[in-house]
Amino acid sequence: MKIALLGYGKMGKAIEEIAVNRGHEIVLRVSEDIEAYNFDGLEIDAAIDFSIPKAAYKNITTAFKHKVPVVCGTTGWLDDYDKATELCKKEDTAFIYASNFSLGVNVFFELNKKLAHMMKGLDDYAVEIEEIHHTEKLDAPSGTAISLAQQIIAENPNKKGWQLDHADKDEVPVYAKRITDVPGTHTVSYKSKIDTIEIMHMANSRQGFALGAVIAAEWIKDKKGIFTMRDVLSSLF
Ligand SMILES: NC(=O)C1=CN([C@@H]2O[C@H](COP(=O)(O)OP(=O)(O)OC[C@H]3O[C@@H](n4cnc5c(N)ncnc54)[C@H](OP(=O)(O)O)[C@@H]3O)[C@@H](O)[C@H]2O)C=CC1
Ligand SMILES: O=C(O)C1=N[C@H](C(=O)O)C[C@H](O)C1
Repeated sequence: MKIALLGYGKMGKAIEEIAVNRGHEIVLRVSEDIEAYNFDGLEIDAAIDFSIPKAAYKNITTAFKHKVPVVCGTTGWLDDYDKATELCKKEDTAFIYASNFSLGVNVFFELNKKLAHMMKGLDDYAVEIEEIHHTEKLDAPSGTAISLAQQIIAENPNKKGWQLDHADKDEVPVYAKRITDVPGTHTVSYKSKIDTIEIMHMANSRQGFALGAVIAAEWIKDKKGIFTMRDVLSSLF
């Protein structure tokens, strides 16, 4: 497969290593305004965007205009998600956004939904989410923590939203910590006076995110439409 990397930082480089090991070719590396790059004659099978929040929308939609399917892992740009999916449909190409591409976190998402369903009537337990990431991270809370909060809200009619670092009774509090070199740790806790129930996912490196993104690119290559990681991993869940 011929892959374009939109964003060539920590994740772009981790993806390149895995993609090349799986026999793919990187034909474009974008690390500044995408208008500076020429797509002519590249025959890109899929673009993978791990850039920065303020560049993601332009990167993704530029790829769509060249009829290139996009896998996007960049977080912190989702106010423009609906506009991006509309353009994807208009250009008749394909798109997957996931706040987290690792297989482990996608299993963790399924556990979180099940646990939220079991806990929704147990009012003595207060739910909270904690995420820990490296100090270079631009957004807070993490996209993964937002996905976890949205899953809990969807299961529990008493929760109307989430808030960063504090919350009213009808909201899920999300605490964001920044510690040097942490690739990404997410914990969902239910605390009562009697006990605490916790589920946690800790990434030991960026390899899981990168492998999931390459697998998503291989999966989306010849498809059209808007997809999620659940579609890619449908044989598992
Ligand atoms: N969904 C998932 O599974 C995961 C998502 N992420 C997300 O991916 C994103 C990238 O993470 P990470 O690689 O760690 O971050 P980095 O900061 O290491 O990489 C981002 C890169 O994008 C470059 N950049 C700046 N402007 C543009 C532009 N206009 N177009 C393309 N690239 C540009 C930056 O260059 P410069 O430094 O020169 O500004 C930098 O090299 C973040 O949003 C992060 O939250 C991360 C891991 C997993
Ligand atoms: O910025 C990161 O590094 C990560 N970002 C993603 C997020 O915001 O959830 C996924 C992962 O935790 C690493």
